[in-house]
Amino acid sequence: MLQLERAESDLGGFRLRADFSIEPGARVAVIGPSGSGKSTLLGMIAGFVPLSAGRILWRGADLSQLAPGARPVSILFQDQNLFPHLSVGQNVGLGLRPDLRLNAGQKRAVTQALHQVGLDGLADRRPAQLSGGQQSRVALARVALREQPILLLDEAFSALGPALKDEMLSLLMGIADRSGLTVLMVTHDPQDARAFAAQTVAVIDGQVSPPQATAALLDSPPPALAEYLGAGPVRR
Ligand SMILES: Nc1ncnc2c1ncn2[C@@H]1O[C@H](COP(=O)(O)OP(=O)(O)OP(=O)(O)O)[C@@H](O)[C@H]1O
Repeated sequence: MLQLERAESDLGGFRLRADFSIEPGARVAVIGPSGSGKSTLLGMIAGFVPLSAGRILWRGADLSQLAPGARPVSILFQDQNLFPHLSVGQNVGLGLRPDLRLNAGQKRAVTQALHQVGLDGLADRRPAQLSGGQQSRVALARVALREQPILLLDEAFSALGPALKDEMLSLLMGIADRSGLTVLMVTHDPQDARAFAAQTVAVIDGQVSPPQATAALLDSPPPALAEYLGAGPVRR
């Protein structure tokens, strides 16, 4: 279970409050207006945003004081976090060892992860020599390799066209299901939430509501969320 116990962050003028739990293996969408605190919520869980109060627990262990690298978390951002000067294989290998001193078994694991996302034979290319969709697959391969139980997605594929985005999300959710990952996915597109997350948390003005059934929440949203959703999905 991932538990946020009265967790708060204070970012000089902006305060985020979250008090909810998520079952292991659940997929939860995070929706809400721009600036409401969705990325801050993921940052709290990943450890980039310090807590000013409360605790975050995973399977009963308190993560709150752990550095980001010591948390059982992988995070994917929109820019895919690829390093342009490293090869595709090295970019994936970073998921295992930041110093890239991989042993033979780890090198095999990189090859296997690239195979899993359909990038066989491209390990020696640079990211710039790949299409946008292929670059996304490199980031997915790194997540698959890390095998951390919590996966956070911050509009990870929103720069891709709708069809490619759906393909990437399907591939990612397949990986997440096979590994039993607990997924939190920030999205501005309610269709992503409906398609990929049984539950959704709404973030409004720094207040995170507990997870609710996605269809029920989106079919009859509270007024502040209805106002945001009324504009339709924002593609950026
Ligand atoms: N390091 C920081 N210091 C001070 N304020 C910050 C910092 N980071 C974010 N904020 C503020 O916190 C609020 C929430 O930002 P956050 O990025 O979490 O929103 P969001 O819901 O993810 O927005 P978007 O949908 O536009 O990405 C915003 O008002 C933002 O300006």
